[in-house]
Amino acid sequence: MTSQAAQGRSRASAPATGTPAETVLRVSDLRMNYGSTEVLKGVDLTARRGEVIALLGPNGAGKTTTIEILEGFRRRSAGDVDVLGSDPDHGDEEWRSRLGVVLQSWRDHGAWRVRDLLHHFGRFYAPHSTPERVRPHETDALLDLVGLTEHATKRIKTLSGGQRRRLDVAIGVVGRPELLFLDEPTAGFDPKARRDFHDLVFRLADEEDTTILLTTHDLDEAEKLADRILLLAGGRIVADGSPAQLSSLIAQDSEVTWSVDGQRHVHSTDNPAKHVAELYAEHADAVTELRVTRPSLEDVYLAMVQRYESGDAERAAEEFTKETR
Ligand SMILES: Nc1ncnc2c1ncn2[C@@H]1O[C@H](COP(=O)(O)OP(=O)(O)OP(=O)(O)O)[C@@H](O)[C@H]1O
Repeated sequence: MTSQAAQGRSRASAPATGTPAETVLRVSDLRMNYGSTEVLKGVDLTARRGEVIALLGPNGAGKTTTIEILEGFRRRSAGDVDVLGSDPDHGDEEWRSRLGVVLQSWRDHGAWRVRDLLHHFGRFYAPHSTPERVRPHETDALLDLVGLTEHATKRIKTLSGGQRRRLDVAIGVVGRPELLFLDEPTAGFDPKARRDFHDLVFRLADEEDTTILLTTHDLDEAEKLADRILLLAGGRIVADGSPAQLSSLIAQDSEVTWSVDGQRHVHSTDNPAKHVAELYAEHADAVTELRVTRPSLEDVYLAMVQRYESGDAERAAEEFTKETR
């Protein structure tokens, strides 16, 4: 069977009725200072129910800070934040039960056994169970979902880094969250674990309508998983759009490579379809090894970060907003 992660993301983020999905996260002019250092200088973002959003940005851009503020783990310096209808600074236990959190590092509970810990955390959610959202996940089913069944009785301190990360993810989703925050969830994952994780994200978003905000430095992962990508640089969101919209941000040609009579050729063009048609008109079946390469998300990301670093982030953000309106 081919996994959904292998095929990439194809679902629509809006419900089939065409009605825009409910906004579950709204941030306006969010600011954060650590002492005299201004890390967030006016972040605006929204997320709708069932949407998967990837928050990208260079090291130190403020991604973890942003996520911790939204989770209610860190108090902001200024700005308006609404998460599932509440201000995270005043979120109560019922509100917290609707969130799932996977932090960047979680190194407690080493003496606990995997199944016991998951069961223990799951119990917190039981009083918040509803007919629509039965809480928590059944422990063994969840262990299976994250690929930890064979490690269920091991002590946590004996797990490998990737296995611990799988457990972190399981702990984050055990309460069937409506909104899930994942801070670099796949750091340390092998390719199989990464593929399984991508399938889990698709399942949560598509079948349970979970809204997911994740940070990652893996641009292929962001492109594959996210409905929308936000790029945080210089304390602001300098780009916000679908992977395809972001690609249109930088005017970069596609590259066509092909061979004729064993001779390899490369040509850069803004109209690869026309070039390919001309090639076939001229050489017909003699054209082999044809490939068209479009600018990748990595190219877009690096170009945007470079604009920011050259002091041009605000213009880049304004241009982007104009183009995607
Ligand atoms: N508790 C703190 N006290 C002081 N400065 C902090 C604190 N936490 C983070 N910072 C600083 O704030 C900035 C943003 O950090 P943050 O961890 O939010 O960035 P990030 O985008 O998540 O980075 P990375 O990609 O490296 O994980 C960094 O310069 C960091 O040194």
